[in-house]
Amino acid sequence: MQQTFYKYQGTGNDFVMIDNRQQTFDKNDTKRIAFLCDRRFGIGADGLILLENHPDLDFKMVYYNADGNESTMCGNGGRCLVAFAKDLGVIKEHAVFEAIDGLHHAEINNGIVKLQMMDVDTVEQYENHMFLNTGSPHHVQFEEKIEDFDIKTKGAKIRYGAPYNQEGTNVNFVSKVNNDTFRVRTYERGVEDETLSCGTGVTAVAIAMNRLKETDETLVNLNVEGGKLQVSFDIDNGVYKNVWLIGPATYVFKGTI
Ligand SMILES: N[C@@H](CCC[C@H](N)C(=O)O)C(=O)O
Repeated sequence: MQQTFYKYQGTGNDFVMIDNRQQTFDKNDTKRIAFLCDRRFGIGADGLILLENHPDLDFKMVYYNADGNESTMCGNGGRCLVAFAKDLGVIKEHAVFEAIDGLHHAEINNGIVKLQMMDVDTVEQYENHMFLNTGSPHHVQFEEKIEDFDIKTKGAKIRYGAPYNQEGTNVNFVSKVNNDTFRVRTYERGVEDETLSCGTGVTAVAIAMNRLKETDETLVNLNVEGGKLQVSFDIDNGVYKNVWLIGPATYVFKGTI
């Protein structure tokens, strides 16, 4: 069967989008999802996202990694899905939708999407890294310099190693630019490589850097390989609330396959 698809990207984290409001997409066909995301044999993307109807909210998000498996929350994917929903006429400037980690509010203006992320009440601090869940699991490691880093090799070692093992984690390497700006490079689980940006990843980095007192700002700039993102939050008794991921989300092309 011919499949209509749309391609979107958010700071270079790219996604195949499918309008599944009629429930025609076979969600169990892991191999086909991986094929659609394949950069040589398919369309090419870091993940595939279904936009589905929701009984009470604007829509529902279903996210798959490039390996074809359904996974946890994707921040950049969520922002791109908001842009897709607007282009389809499902929403105007505001959206409330359900994803695997719960309900998300979002706003879109001039191609910039603000997506509310889940509250974060636990930030695990270790000798040379931090671990937190911002909808997806993130290992955050501070480094002096990351420009010459072999992210794929170093990231895979951490992702598959103890204590993460088979379930794995995403791995973010961070260096400081100034008091409110950090450079981030991310190895993504399920893509099993460096991606140009990771939304839940930069959210984790902004919170971790605040907790480490590397920044005292509550609006943090994150420079990623594919562009610039911002994360803002409030801190209430050690809990990070009202967390927003902010940045561009762009339509690339559409087709059938
Ligand atoms: N690119 C995403 C994260 C997607 C999920 C991740 N690969 C996982 O399986 O944990 C983002 O923008 O947050």
